[in-house]
Amino acid sequence: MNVKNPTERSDLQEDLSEFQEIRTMQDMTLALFGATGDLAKRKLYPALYNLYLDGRLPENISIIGLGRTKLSDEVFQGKVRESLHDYSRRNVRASRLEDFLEKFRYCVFDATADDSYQNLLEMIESREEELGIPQNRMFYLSVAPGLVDLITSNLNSSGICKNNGWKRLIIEKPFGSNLETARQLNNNLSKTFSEDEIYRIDHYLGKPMVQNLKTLILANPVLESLLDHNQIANVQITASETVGVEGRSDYYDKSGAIRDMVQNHLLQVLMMTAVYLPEKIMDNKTRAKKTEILDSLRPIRKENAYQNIVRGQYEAGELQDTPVIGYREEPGIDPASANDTYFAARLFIDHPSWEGIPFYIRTGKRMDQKSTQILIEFKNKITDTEVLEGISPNLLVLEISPNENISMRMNMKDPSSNRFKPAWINFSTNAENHPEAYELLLHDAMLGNSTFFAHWKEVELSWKWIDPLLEAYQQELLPLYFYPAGSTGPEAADLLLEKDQHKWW
Ligand SMILES: NC(=O)C1=CN([C@@H]2O[C@H](COP(=O)(O)OP(=O)(O)OC[C@H]3O[C@@H](n4cnc5c(N)ncnc54)[C@H](OP(=O)(O)O)[C@@H]3O)[C@@H](O)[C@H]2O)C=CC1
Ligand SMILES: O=C1O[C@H](COP(=O)(O)O)[C@@H](O)[C@H](O)[C@H]1O
Repeated sequence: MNVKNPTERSDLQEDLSEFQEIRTMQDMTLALFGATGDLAKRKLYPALYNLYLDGRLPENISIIGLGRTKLSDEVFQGKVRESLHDYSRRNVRASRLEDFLEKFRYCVFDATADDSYQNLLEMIESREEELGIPQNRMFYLSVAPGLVDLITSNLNSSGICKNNGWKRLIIEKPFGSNLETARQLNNNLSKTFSEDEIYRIDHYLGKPMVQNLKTLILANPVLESLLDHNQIANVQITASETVGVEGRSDYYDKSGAIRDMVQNHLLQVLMMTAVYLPEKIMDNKTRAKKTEILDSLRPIRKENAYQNIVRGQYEAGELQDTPVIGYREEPGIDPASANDTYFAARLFIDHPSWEGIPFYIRTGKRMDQKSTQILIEFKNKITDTEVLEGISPNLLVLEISPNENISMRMNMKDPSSNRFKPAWINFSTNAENHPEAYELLLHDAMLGNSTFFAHWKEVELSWKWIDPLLEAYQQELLPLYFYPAGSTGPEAADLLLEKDQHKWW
């Protein structure tokens, strides 16, 4: 395991082809369901605009916004313009704006009304003819999950999906609320779209550091040599947030951290980490490798969940010297809610690459800081701490957001005290003007590259792993620990690691 086989690097290089595959951008229609919604406004229009500025949109693209709200094309274009002013990472350039907005049209659309689909078909066809674009059709469902089945089955029966070009479906989270509902949803979608036509968005897979893990290792052989299974003590994946429920109480109080962050984002980051960080890279493609990792994730039975899982909820506290209310006081939240806003777990991957190495994952709202990172703690083999006073384990930290950083913690001798002290080496890039996750993902979907989208197998396996925990919740087999807003989470989460003689860093 720790002896490098010289063919491994070339395997990795060869494997990179899936990232570099030359695909040509084709002219298309993008039908955006939920065009008057929050996600479209905050993320999707700015992403399309930045792709446009970078020359990464198709030469000819017809973008049709859909929603029940009655808007003219001009008013809709005005809303898109407003969203760019409010949310684009780059300044809006007056000289390019009109050309960009001209790509947009609006179609009043009620998902429950049959004639809406006929109107949409007419608009798609008339724009295809006007712009001379082939019948390549991409459908982005930025709507409540309850509308997804209805819209996709109507796309089929109305003839919109009986086109001569390709068709693709982009679908937002949540993908089901447990294994059974996820399977039902997938069965229904598969009546209209094949697996390779479905792009399940997980925006953590669009974060540049997550996307670049593989190339990072390839570009830095030193990292590859560090990441030796025999040297790693544990891996910690953290996604902590300072925000609370932010006006999404209806959704969040039913979903909790486990469905909102763990089933999708944290397990995706865990798969990406486990796939790319060990020295032994398996010889199939990213999504197949990820499935292999998830399939090897040791199940946690509901009866034993309390030994490996900590769930928490924030109480009133202070964030950056400002008092904040507790979860149960948030508008729209049940004052007796037992929902989790924090989740931590101790996991094992029963795969030769990770045997015996614990993975600790955690996520929480109203924590002391916003930080998403992967941390690798190396084994400390030094026993003579008298001579090497003050030493502590080496750490490698890959910060995903808000900054993109790689840092290493080493031990340096302080001549004045003659003790060792930790010293950090930081390599950072200025993440300020980097493409956002939605830009990268939209671009990939337009190119037909699904590497950074969740495959059905991944979604299914993740729910399979989560389901017993949901049962443990329902049967009250897992206590709910409280933590003050602005803290690092419940104390119980520290104890989770203490039993392995580890700690959160
Ligand atoms: N907002 C966010 O930050 C995130 C959102 N998501 C997911 O994205 C999706 C959209 O979320 P978000 O934008 O916040 O939701 P919003 O509630 O803000 O928007 C919902 C959209 O759906 C449209 N809509 C509602 N009912 C109908 C109907 N019967 N027929 C046609 N259109 C309808 C609304 O338009 P109108 O009222 O005009 O009909 C609106 O454009 C959800 O699946 C959510 O889980 C995922 C991650 C983050
Ligand atoms: O999907 C979601 O992610 C955000 C956190 O995303 P980040 O990119 O800011 O780390 C989270 O706040 C939200 O509850 C969840 O639905």
